Amino acid sequence: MKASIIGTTGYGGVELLRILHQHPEFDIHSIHSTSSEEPIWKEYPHLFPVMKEKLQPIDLDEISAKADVVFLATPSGASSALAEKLMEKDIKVIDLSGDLRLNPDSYEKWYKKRAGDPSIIKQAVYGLSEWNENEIQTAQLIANPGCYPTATLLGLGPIVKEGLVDMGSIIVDAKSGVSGAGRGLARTSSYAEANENLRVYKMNEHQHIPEIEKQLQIWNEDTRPISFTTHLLPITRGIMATCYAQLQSEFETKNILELYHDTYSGKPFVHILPENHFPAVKEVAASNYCNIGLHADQRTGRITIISVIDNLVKGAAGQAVQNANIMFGMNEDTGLNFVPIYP
Ligand SMILES: NC(=O)C1=CN([C@@H]2O[C@H](COP(=O)(O)OP(=O)(O)OC[C@H]3O[C@@H](n4cnc5c(N)ncnc54)[C@H](OP(=O)(O)O)[C@@H]3O)[C@@H](O)[C@H]2O)C=CC1
Ligand SMILES: CC(=O)N[C@@H](CCC(=O)OP(=O)(O)O)C(=O)O
Repeated sequence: MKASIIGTTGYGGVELLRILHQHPEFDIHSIHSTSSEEPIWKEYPHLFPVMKEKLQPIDLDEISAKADVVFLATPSGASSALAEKLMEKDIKVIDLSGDLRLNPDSYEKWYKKRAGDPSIIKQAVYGLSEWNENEIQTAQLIANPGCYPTATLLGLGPIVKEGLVDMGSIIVDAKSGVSGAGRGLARTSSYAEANENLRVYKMNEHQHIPEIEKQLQIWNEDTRPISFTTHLLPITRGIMATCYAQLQSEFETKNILELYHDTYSGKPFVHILPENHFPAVKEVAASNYCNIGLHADQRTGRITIISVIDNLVKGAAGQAVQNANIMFGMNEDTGLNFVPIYP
């Protein structure tokens, strides 16, 4: 199967290269850039031993004539127009950006950008692999979930769907490493400002809030607005979403753990940790894992759920390849069965 990547020089793009390079079924057919026609290793010297291919301009006719699937690792605002043209060509497309995840009004409100063609947005299937497998199997266009929503929704899904918590009480305290902001230069993610620091950003206006609420609403019609606060961590990769909610009645941790085990049984990448064990971001680094630990506090009646992922893998390129596997009828873990790197 032939895969093309647009936005290859970004962090999502280079992670797609790493994963697809060792994938047994997908070949990297072509790699595309708006800014370079150099060999990719000049942008990323660690690829010199394995990749001599040159970056190519984005010619959608040529790409769609040869590729079976196109990954858009492009910024929000750029993806929807590319997806629209590729959909005319009857090709499978997986978009890593936020362009296709929300309805147009919500997108314009939260992203402060013009939305793409509503009919294309409507066709996009939300690629939360563990929850939407049936729709993904038959999809032509995938809106790959955001990094924070992936960690948060995998963590909250079982209790929200089962109606175990007061839907007006959900609070998510989320933290990301700096690679989540992409490769471009920004003062807040520069070494001197991010290192040995911890800061809140986009207070109550983060663009992933409506994406999370949209999926919670699908699971539970009593969904109310959530409190969601993002922090920039001085690490390269990793997201931790710490989710709090008020339980509707008295539940013991072990019963809720059983629910999580049942929900994610047969799902190779979601790991529910034993009672009194809580995940750390390094335990999923460079893997497609989402590790979850939780505790029901008998004193407050609240549950705390900790969910960690690697933002570039399960939060972006890894989940995108997992979705491609599902779309092409392969096992979802094909080419993704690598363990985390540690330390
Ligand atoms: N970083 C992360 O952890 C995650 C990122 N995402 C999303 O994935 C996408 C890629 O993110 P990331 O790789 O981090 O971002 P980067 O900024 O690192 O890379 C994006 C790449 O897109 C290309 N690009 C820029 N403008 C345009 C344009 N107008 N048309 C086509 N291509 C363009 C650039 O490559 P070139 O100059 O070669 O064209 C650039 O290198 C984004 O939408 C992001 O929001 C989603 C989940 C997690
Ligand atoms: C650390 C950091 O800055 N992370 C970015 C993640 C952005 C992203 O992934 O953008 P989409 O909206 O296209 O999903 C942020 O919080 O905005």
